[in-house]
Amino acid sequence: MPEAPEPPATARLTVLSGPSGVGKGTVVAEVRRRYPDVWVSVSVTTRGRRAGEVDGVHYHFLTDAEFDRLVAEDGLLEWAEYAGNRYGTPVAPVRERLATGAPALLEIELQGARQVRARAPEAQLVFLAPPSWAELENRLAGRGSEPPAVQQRRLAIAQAELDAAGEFDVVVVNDDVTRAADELVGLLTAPSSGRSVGASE
Ligand SMILES: Nc1nc2c(ncn2[C@@H]2O[C@H](COP(=O)(O)OP(=O)(O)O)[C@@H](O)[C@H]2O)c(=O)[nH]1
Ligand SMILES: Nc1ncnc2c1ncn2[C@@H]1O[C@H](COP(=O)(O)OP(=O)(O)O)[C@@H](O)[C@H]1O
Repeated sequence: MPEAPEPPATARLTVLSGPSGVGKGTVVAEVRRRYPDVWVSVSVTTRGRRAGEVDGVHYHFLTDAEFDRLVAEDGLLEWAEYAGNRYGTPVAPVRERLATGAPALLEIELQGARQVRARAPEAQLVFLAPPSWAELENRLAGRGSEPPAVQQRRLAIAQAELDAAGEFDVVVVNDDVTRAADELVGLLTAPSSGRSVGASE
């Protein structure tokens, strides 16, 4: 008699959040550089493209109408408005990735992390924290990608985000990029609780 097929291996969904300027993009880029097999979701956004950003690689850059359509189609695992722009995670690629038994990483802000927690309670929530508030201010200003008024807006949000660190499963301090990237990779591949994301939907 043929054996019953093995159920698909369930993989872990990990969310990385943290205040603007803490180094999320830098740490994720380091993870991808050293571990090309790590799969990172490409978000959709209505924000304008920064110099050096590539459509479809860093984000899928959408118009407001295109974003509205994705929301109406229930095409996003989560979405949020942040500093005047909308950002969201296309759900289909995440489901496809996890169905293969391989881990998936989302780099999203706090409201989105909370939505993932509500919709996929088995997801692992990781908070990337700065070594200090002064260092966060330095990094945001040092990046130079936003005018001072936008930096101030992001710092005000950052204060509230730091207050929410206790909601996360793990806090990783981004003191050193290589060390933080190693810690994140270890978390991605740690055994999951065994339930599949969005299985009930
Ligand atoms: N909820 C949600 N947040 C996202 C998504 N993609 C990016 N973000 C977050 O949106 C915020 C602003 O991103 P961005 O404008 O690229 O600025 P930066 O991360 O500070 O360089 C950051 O906290 C990102 O983590 C997404 O798909 N959903
Ligand atoms: N561990 C670190 N030590 C020093 N500077 C860092 C570190 N991680 C990131 N940075 C710098 O901080 C700035 C913000 O990093 P970025 O990855 O853009 O943050 P985020 O994606 O969280 O907004 C960048 O100029 C980056 O080079």
